[in-house]
Amino acid sequence: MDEGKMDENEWRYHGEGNKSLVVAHAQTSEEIFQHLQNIVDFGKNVMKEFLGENYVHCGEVVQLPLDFVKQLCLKIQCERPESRCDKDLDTLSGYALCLPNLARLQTYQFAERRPILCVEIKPKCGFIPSSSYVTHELKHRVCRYCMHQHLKVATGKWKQISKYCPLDLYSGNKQRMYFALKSLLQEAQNNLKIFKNGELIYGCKDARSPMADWSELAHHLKPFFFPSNGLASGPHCTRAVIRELVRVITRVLLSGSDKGRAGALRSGPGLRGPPVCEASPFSRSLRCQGKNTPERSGLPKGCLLYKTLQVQMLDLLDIEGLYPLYRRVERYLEEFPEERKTLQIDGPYDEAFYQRLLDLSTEDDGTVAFALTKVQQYRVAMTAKDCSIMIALSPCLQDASSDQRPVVPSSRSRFAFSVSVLDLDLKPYESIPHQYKLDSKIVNYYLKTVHAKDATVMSTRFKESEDCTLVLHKV
Ligand SMILES: O=P(O)(O)O[C@@H]1[C@@H](OP(=O)(O)O)[C@H](OP(=O)(O)O)[C@H](O)[C@H](OP(=O)(O)O)[C@H]1OP(=O)(O)O
Ligand SMILES: Nc1ncnc2c1ncn2[C@@H]1O[C@H](COP(=O)(O)OP(=O)(O)OP(=O)(O)O)[C@@H](O)[C@H]1O
Repeated sequence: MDEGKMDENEWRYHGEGNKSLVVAHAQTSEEIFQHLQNIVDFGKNVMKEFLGENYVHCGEVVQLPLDFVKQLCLKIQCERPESRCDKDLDTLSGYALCLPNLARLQTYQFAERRPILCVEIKPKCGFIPSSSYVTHELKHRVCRYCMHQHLKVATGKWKQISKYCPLDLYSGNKQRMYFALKSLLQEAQNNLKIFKNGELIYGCKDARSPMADWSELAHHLKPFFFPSNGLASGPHCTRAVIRELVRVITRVLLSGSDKGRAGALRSGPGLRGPPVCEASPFSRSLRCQGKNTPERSGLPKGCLLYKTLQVQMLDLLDIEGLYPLYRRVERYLEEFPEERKTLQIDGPYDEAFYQRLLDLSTEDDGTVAFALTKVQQYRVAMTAKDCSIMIALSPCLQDASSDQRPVVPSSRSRFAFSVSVLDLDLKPYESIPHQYKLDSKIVNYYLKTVHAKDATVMSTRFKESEDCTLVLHKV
């Protein structure tokens, strides 16, 4: 074992079974500080560049008294969801990341006295890979989210399949976006949360305690959307309030002129996958009605969804094309472990790191440099596929027209709003083998269950139509 880890003060009790006593090595304070500083630098030097100044809040590393951290951990322990309690909080280093509260308006510096609504969406991956390294043709037709749903339900992560498909949300087509948002409201999973004045009023705190009562949600939202009229309660009112919410969120998601350099990532038409996912109930119903597939992405270029999608598309080769390149880097590091630092695997995430991400070439010249660039791009893309968007809305006074804050109208009120991204820490290099295995597990499960079933239905239908044609010929 590493000599540097032979200090008993850096080890602590972890747990025990019948035969084993488990102790764990704590990272040194210095390592934790560096890890947190890397998160801040990655936000500043990479994500702010790609997504734009106003959407990204990097925060700062702060040092806290250990007593305060310990007391805080004790205080909040009972509120933590059971499923997350296997993770210990770091009470040893004294370092923490201090971020603004993104459930509040980020455009207004003064303490907000007005009520605030915040909608958090984790949109996930919004495109279908077109990479020629993909081995299952199905991956060119059905998106990862929709396939993954089946595995998640089978393993008990969620109770039922969601109708949400990220491609609908990222389509820029209002009808598809409404459908996506309504589907999130029906089955929020970990993709949607709604907070009122910082308190969770809708969405899952824990997989085991989903909250999904639309009439209760409408009760919370009514004063925001119908402030002065006595709209009757009941299903009609609930529908009206939900409709307003969905419209406002769609408008906010399509808004924005914030500059960012995601344009530098625009991929050629050949690299784009199909605009719809075959598993989305929206596109299925269009197909049943014999309608054409909807238009390709109409997202305005300034909006956060567009920029996030561009960053996600840094995953040019798909995990199937990327994994052999990861292995190439691994082999190199096995031979020259000291090079890990030069290759900037664990940072620093500086301007030079950012610049290398802009090289979108897919011509493999067999070098470690090429493999490394693709690996780093993949990590950044994965981060963008797992981040969340926070939309904070606060009702405007009817006469508050003079200030410059962005405002979104609903039919009976107006809201000042801000949009931010969270969870922007770069995915670790070490997670790539896991991604590779998970990808094949997701696809194989889908092929084995859903796709096989669909194929049976299709072939039955095909036989029926053949029989039908034969009968017609006879006549
Ligand atoms: O792999 P996925 O798509 O399931 O994403 C994981 C998320 O699951 P989801 O599909 O959103 O329910 C997963 O979400 P939960 O913690 O399950 O809510 C994490 O965000 C995970 O990231 P990390 O490993 O904690 O950094 C995510 O892992 P990464 O793949 O982003 O590393
Ligand atoms: N700056 C913030 N302001 C307000 N809420 C926040 C902020 N940061 C995080 N949260 C809340 O805490 C939740 C968890 O945060 P975050 O997603 O960053 O954690 P994580 O461990 O990286 O999660 P994941 O499992 O998705 O990787 C978010 O979904 C959000 O509701």
